Formats: sequence, structure tokens, C-alpha cells
Amino acid sequence: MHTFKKLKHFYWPYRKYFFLSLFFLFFVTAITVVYPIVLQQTIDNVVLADQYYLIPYICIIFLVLMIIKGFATYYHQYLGDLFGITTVYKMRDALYEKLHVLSFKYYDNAKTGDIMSRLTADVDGFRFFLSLGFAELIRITLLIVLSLSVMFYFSIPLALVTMAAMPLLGVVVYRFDRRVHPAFRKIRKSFGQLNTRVQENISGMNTVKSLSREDFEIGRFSSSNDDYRQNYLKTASIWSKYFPMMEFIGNVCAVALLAFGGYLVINGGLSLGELVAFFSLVWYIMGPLMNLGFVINLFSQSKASAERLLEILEAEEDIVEKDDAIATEIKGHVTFNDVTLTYTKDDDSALKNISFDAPPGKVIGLIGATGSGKTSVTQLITRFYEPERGDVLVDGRPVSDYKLKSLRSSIGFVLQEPFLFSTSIRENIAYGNPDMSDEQIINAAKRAQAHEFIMEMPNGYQTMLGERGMGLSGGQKQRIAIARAICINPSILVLDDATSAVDMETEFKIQKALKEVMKGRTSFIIAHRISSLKHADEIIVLEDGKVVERGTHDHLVGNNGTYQRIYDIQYQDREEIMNAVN
Ligand SMILES: Nc1ncnc2c1ncn2[C@@H]1O[C@H](COP(=O)(O)OP(=O)(O)OP(=O)(O)O)[C@@H](O)[C@H]1O
Repeated sequence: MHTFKKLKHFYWPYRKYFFLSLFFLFFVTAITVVYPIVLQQTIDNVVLADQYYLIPYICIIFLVLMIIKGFATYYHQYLGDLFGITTVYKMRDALYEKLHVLSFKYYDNAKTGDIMSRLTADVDGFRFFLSLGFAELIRITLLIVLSLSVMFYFSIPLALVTMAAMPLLGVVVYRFDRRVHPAFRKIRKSFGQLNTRVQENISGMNTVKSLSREDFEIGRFSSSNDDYRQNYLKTASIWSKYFPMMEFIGNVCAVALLAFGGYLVINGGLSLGELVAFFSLVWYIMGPLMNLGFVINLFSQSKASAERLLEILEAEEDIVEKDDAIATEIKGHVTFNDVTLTYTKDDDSALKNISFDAPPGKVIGLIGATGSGKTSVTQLITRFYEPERGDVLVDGRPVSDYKLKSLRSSIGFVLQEPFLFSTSIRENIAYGNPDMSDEQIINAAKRAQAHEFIMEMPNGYQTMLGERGMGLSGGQKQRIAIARAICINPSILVLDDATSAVDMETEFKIQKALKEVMKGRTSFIIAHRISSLKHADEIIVLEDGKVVERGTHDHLVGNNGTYQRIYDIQYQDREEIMNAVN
């Protein structure tokens, strides 16, 4: 119940639907219990008393009861669903919002497929209990209490004999719950894994196909699928044992009732009608009690689901905005004071004692082997991660002083593999600033050298892109991303290997576009090629998270250090290519 308590603020505001649904449920249950009483009256006072003229009246009473029951059932069902559906609607929104608040640290370990299954199957599991399970639990309790009351009213000794096996039912139900709950948690987990497999495979279909790993991936899916099946079978086996056991206990009760009830009727301690009514009532108790297994099943599933939902809702937000965080225009002065960044505790630090100063409008080049920490520098400016030690300042204030939105909207990114959404080109360009006019968007695209190729497309700016920008070349995606960066008019710009994936001609175009976008902005160029950053005001050479050299291109190229080595290699390459061409 603790789990459900924690989620109370989602369902409690809609309690009126629930209580109204219960109100109608009370009618449904009460009328159900009235049936055997009508039967008893028919046998004792009509059939045995030869009062056949009463039969039409009894039929009418029955009919009226059924009509009332029909209406009550409709409202009970609809309001119950309204309660469940409205609750999870709010919950899904809250989960999605939380996913946007969680920092990159969370996503470093999270799996997309698993998150998807939490947002769909688990949310639905929880809804099912709210809509159906909870009311069913109350229906069962009501039905048992009402039926028992009528039974005790008819005959206390017979009611006691019939109910002798009840505690045994309680034990079976309790044991069932103990076993079935962990089984359901396993099912939910393996479903998450199955989803992860599908999502990863479809996203990485290019890699799978180009490396001919289809069979391997099919095998891996099959094994996850098998795991899911096994877990389901395990619960099915627990479930299958439960039913016959409950039925057996129920039948023992019925036998006890017939034996002792028959004896009472023969001895005149009970009327025939009462015995028949008893026989119906006993199944009103046994049936719901057996159904308790199903409800517990629902409860276990939804509890397992709710626990998984809470894991997201309660996940630690390690990048938190201060209460007095400021939203102000940022000029773009970036300073690092002795900054050390460690992603995972006990791992080697990704950045070690990094210091630099980039006044507004300056261009900083970051170069170094892969994994040397270039991207990590920029992750700290946007406060995607927090440094372990040292200060990251923007315009002289720690980045944590700013509202995240204010800070991040002042920083433009052009990444090596820009992410484009499956909407129109126009929407992709205006993603960071959706209020832009068509004219401004076209202007940004022109400055990004993208206008020409966009106009060659069948629907121009309205051309719809496929998932992740399918339908565009790498260089085209890059230019759309540059246009997107121009649109948000950032004071700080990060170009992360922006020209690494394109040919010389496209690189030339992109460089031209980048020059345009860098004007008047503090820019960080991350590059492997010296040609991309040789005009930077300061080039920082990183090795294993440390600054090993810094200065302008002219200074570094004669410094006999790492930079010169990289330059020589790239220069030699060019010589070789030129020689080969000639
Ligand atoms: N999210 C993360 N969690 C854990 N370790 C990380 C994370 N991101 C980067 N690292 C590690 O930090 C180090 C620096 O990575 P970073 O991406 O900054 O290097 P880089 O110089 O930009 O590399 P590349 O040129 O390949 O992009 C690497 O050892 C990398 O494995």
C-alpha cells in the first residue's frame, strides 16, 4: 500500500468518480444478493404454498431489479474507467515532464526501450487496477458481507458450518500473493528488456545490416523473447495451481452445506427455499473469493508497475535550479577555473584541472585524441553535468546561478551528428525558436548555406523528414543544424566536429556557413582537423583530460609538441594526396 500512497496525489483529485462508481456498485451488489431471496420467497411462499397467482408479480419485480442493475452496472463501469483513465493521463504527463527534467547522468544508464515500456505497459497496468481492481476488491467485500448477513439471518448453525473452510481460503490467497508479486516484477522487467532490444535494433538497423549481424540480432531478440515467455509461464503455473485449489475448497463448503442443510430441512429446522437460497449465496461468497486471486493478480501487476513508475518519478534530479536563479541576457564570457570532472565515481576524471578564459566573441579551438575530454568541456558550460571541483563561470557568475532555460538558450550547438525530428524542414530549423517568421527562417537557412538545397526539394521548407532526418545527407543535416543555431541567436556557440563527416566541397560550404554564424559569438570549435580551428584565438590541446599545450596556431605549430605532431601528420597526408593526384 506504501507504493499506492506515494502515488496518491495522482488519483486522489479524481476520487469523486471513484466514489460515485462505488455508489452504483453498491446497487449492483445489493440487487445480486436479492436474487436468492426472491428465489426463496418463490419456493416457500408461492410454489409450496400453492399461490401461483403471485408469479407474474414476482416476474415484474425481477424485471425491475434487472433494469436497475443494468443502469447501475453501466455507471459503475464508466465512472470506474473515468477514474483510472483520468488519473493515468495526469501521470503520463508527469512522467514525461520528469523525463525532461532528469539530467544526462540519468540517461547515461537508462535504456530507451525500458523507459518506453514504463510509459506504456506499466502506466496501463496501474490504470487497470484503478479502473477495475480496486472496485472489484470492494465488490468482493460487499458481496461477501451482504451474503453472509443473509445466510446468518436464515440459519446461524448452517452459516457457521458452511464457512468453516474460510480461513483456509485466506491462507491460500495470502500464499498466492507472496509468490505472484515477484513473478510479476520479473515479467515487467523482461518486457522492458524486450522493448530495449527492439528500439536499439530499429535505431541501429544501418549498423546491423551493414555488418550482416541480422542473425545475431534475431537470436538476441529471441533470447529476450524467450525470457519474457519463461517469466510469463512461471506466473501462469502459479496461477493454474491456485484455481483448482480454491475450487476444491469451495466444493467442500458446498458439500458441507448440502449435508448439514439437507439434515436441517428434513428435521424442519430450515425451509426448502432457504436451503436453495443458501446454495446460491454460498457461491456468491466462494466465487468472489476465488476471484480474489484475479484481483490480487491485478494488484500485484499494478504494484509492480507502480514501483517502476515511482523509480522514474522519484529519480534524483542532480542538476537542480536554485530558487533565486537568474534569467538574464548572457554576453558569452566563459571562464573555467581549475575544473575537474568525473562522470562515474571511482573512474578516472574526464577533465583534470582545466582553466581558460574566453571573453565574449573569442574563438576557442579544442583539439586532442578521442576521449581526451573536448566534448566534456562543452557539457559543463551548458550544465549538462556538474564539475567535481573548480568553477565554470559565464559572464563572471557560476553557471548554477542561472536559470537552466536562460543559460541553455544562450548556447547553440552544432554537433557531428545533428538530431533532426521527423517533421518539416521548417519546423526543424525553428525548433529552438518556434515563433520565427518564414522570412527569418529563410534568412537563417541562407546564412547556413541551406536555402539552395531546401528549395530543390519537392516541398521546399515544408518537406517532411523521415525519422532522425532520413532523406538528407550528412552535410545537409549539418547545415539545417547550423540554421537552427542561427535561429536561437546564441551568445555562445559550440561546434562539435561539425565538419568531420563531409567531403571537401561541402566542408567549404559549411565552413562558410559557420563563419557567418560565429560572428560576434564566443565559439568553441571541437575538431580533429587542424584546418577547422587554425583561425581560433586560442587553441587548447587536451590529452587525457589535461591541457598539454595552448596558444595560437602560429605559436603551436612551431612548439614541437602534440599540436605540431598532429599538424605534421595532417600536412603529410595532404602532401601524399597531392602527390598521388599529380
Ligand atoms: N556520459 C559519460 N559517462 C561516463 N564517461 C563518459 C561520458 N561521456 C564521456 N565519458 C568519458 O570521458 C572521457 C572524455 O570524453 P569526451 O567525450 O569529452 O572526449 P572527446 O575528446 O570529446 O572525444 P571524441 O573526440 O571521441 O568526441 C572519455 O574517456 C569518455 O569515455
